Amino acid sequence: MAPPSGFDANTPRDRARRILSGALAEAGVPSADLDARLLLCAALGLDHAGLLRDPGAPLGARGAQALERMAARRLAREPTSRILGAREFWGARFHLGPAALDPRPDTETLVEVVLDAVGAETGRAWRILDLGVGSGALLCALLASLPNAFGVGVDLAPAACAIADRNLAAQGLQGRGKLICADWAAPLEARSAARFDIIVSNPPYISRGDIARLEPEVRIYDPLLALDGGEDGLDAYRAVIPTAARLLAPEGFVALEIGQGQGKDVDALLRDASFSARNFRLDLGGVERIILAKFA
Ligand SMILES: C[S@@+](CC[C@H](N)C(=O)[O-])C[C@H]1O[C@@H](n2cnc3c(N)ncnc32)[C@H](O)[C@@H]1O
Repeated sequence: MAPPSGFDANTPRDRARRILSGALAEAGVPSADLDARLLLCAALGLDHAGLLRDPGAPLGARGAQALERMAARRLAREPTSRILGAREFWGARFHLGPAALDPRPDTETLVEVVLDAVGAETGRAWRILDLGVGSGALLCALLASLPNAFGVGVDLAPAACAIADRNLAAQGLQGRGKLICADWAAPLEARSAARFDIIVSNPPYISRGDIARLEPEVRIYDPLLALDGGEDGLDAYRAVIPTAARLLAPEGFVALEIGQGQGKDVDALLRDASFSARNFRLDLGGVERIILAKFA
């Protein structure tokens, strides 16, 4: 798609924001106004306060060029987080790349559920396993919240592991996190001593037939490996749940993110794997999003 016309080096910042917001809204981009502001800030190297301070200042030649490039990408429905190369999750900044899912605010509910289950015991040396670590959002958020924990993150995509590694390092967590590039936990299962107190997973859970109907931001820019849950969306749960049952310490717990309407099926898979205690947590939109399971 062609970049929006109507701004150049002399265009005042506020007018450029309105032009861009209008063009994004017309192209069907959700949150057009917010995105226009974020892209303008990035193009000019300003924060929001800086933008507000001098709305009448001209973009300048470099600012106008940078904004034009970013606008063209957003009009092609590339998510703003990917254009900026980073996303905020659980109060920290995560580097993104094509191989890693853009972490979603709903997934923060999983962190909340785990911390509620941990209660006052935040200082314990928890052993954490994150199956399908992606950008490392969950693993980093849990390690940052549990200062004596040690975590292992697994992903089938080597490039996702590299991004998670970079995020662990950027957040000073590398000494407490290890990444394994593997098909779920196969290498850990080979080691009989490996046991975890907390196992988390936000696996791919979109039914294959629904992928073509997803918003372009997701369908085009999130990796297929992070989305595709097979014919009924449940393939990854069928692999992850028995693995988690084998690797969980007796008093431990599992927290899984689920897709809308998958609660009953995932609950049945957990029950079949001997998880006798199972509880749901709703997300910000009131949808059953997380299931916490224990052996008793
Ligand atoms: C929905 S993403 C979740 C990423 C991250 N945990 C988050 O919440 O943002 C699912 C992740 O599972 C990984 N994955 C898919 N199949 C896998 C497999 N067989 N073994 C290990 N990881 C897999 C994908 O590469 C992707 O990073």
